[in-house]
Amino acid sequence: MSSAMDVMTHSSSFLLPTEETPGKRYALVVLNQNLPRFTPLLWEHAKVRLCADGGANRIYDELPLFFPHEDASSIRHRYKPDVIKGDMDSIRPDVLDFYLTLGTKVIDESHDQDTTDLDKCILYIRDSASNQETSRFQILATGALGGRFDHEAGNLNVLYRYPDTRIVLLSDDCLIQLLPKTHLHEIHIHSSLEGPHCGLIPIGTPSAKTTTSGLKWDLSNTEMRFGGLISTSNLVKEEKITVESDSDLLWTISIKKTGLPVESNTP
Ligand SMILES: Nc1ncnc2c1ncn2[C@@H]1O[C@H](COP(=O)(O)OP(=O)(O)OP(=O)(O)O)[C@@H](O)[C@H]1O
Ligand SMILES: Cc1ncc(C[n+]2csc(CCO)c2C)c(N)n1
Repeated sequence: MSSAMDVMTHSSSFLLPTEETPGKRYALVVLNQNLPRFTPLLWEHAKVRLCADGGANRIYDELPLFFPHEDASSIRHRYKPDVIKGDMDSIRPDVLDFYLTLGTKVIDESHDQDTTDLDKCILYIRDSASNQETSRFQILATGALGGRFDHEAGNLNVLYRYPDTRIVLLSDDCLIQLLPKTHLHEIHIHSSLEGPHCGLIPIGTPSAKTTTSGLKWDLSNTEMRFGGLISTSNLVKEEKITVESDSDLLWTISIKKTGLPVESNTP
């Protein structure tokens, strides 16, 4: 690998019950899809919590279901979003009233029909952080995958619109993030939580040369493009994966059904 480029490290430690690196905080954006089972854990460790429009309905309706032995109303009071932002065509009036009464900041951008609600939330987070914070700060978006393909494509597009912001798209099954071509990438695998299935996908532009280590099917100055080879159904072989490419790539890895903490869901 060349020596001029900086190394960017990646880790899914946010899925661990106690964060290994307490200094690294993140913002959570809840989208309008079924909440992944680890949502309460992410919520508890997040520095700021946003709902993208109809994402607020999910918090209101589905979070109490994670705590069947507790009173739904007390769960709704405990899990109060800091901000609800979007074009407000999906949030229910009763849900909006509930969170307005609790003091949630509501930002109605119904005049903007050219950007998605996730875009609007990313801009809020970027605008409220300093430049230095933005490059270090992670944004986790739940419910970003599985569901309507136009929404999924819009969510992937957000990764490309803000390549200098570390955004992770999450579902119950997998996560996706962008590996910008400006860096060498070191991905630290928590094998109790994630893998072994993974992929490297040149969705924005073809890659003439990608080189990896730590995968079952490593690439060695290999070309990847849609219509030719892309790396799907690959397998993680080592605890550390390295990636270097002349194109921005999507990295995706499966999230394990077992091994994720459920302790935080019990009172
Ligand atoms: N089925 C889905 N798959 C993936 N992401 C979704 C899905 N539904 C919603 N989202 C995400 O959640 C955000 C908020 O959803 P919401 O339903 O409020 O959007 P919307 O703008 O009202 O959608 P539309 O008017 O196109 O139905 C979206 O911007 C998108 O990022
Ligand atoms: C070319 C083009 N295609 C679709 C839309 C519609 N659109 C895109 S984002 C958005 C907001 C969703 O909350 C809406 C309605 C547009 N404006 N321009």
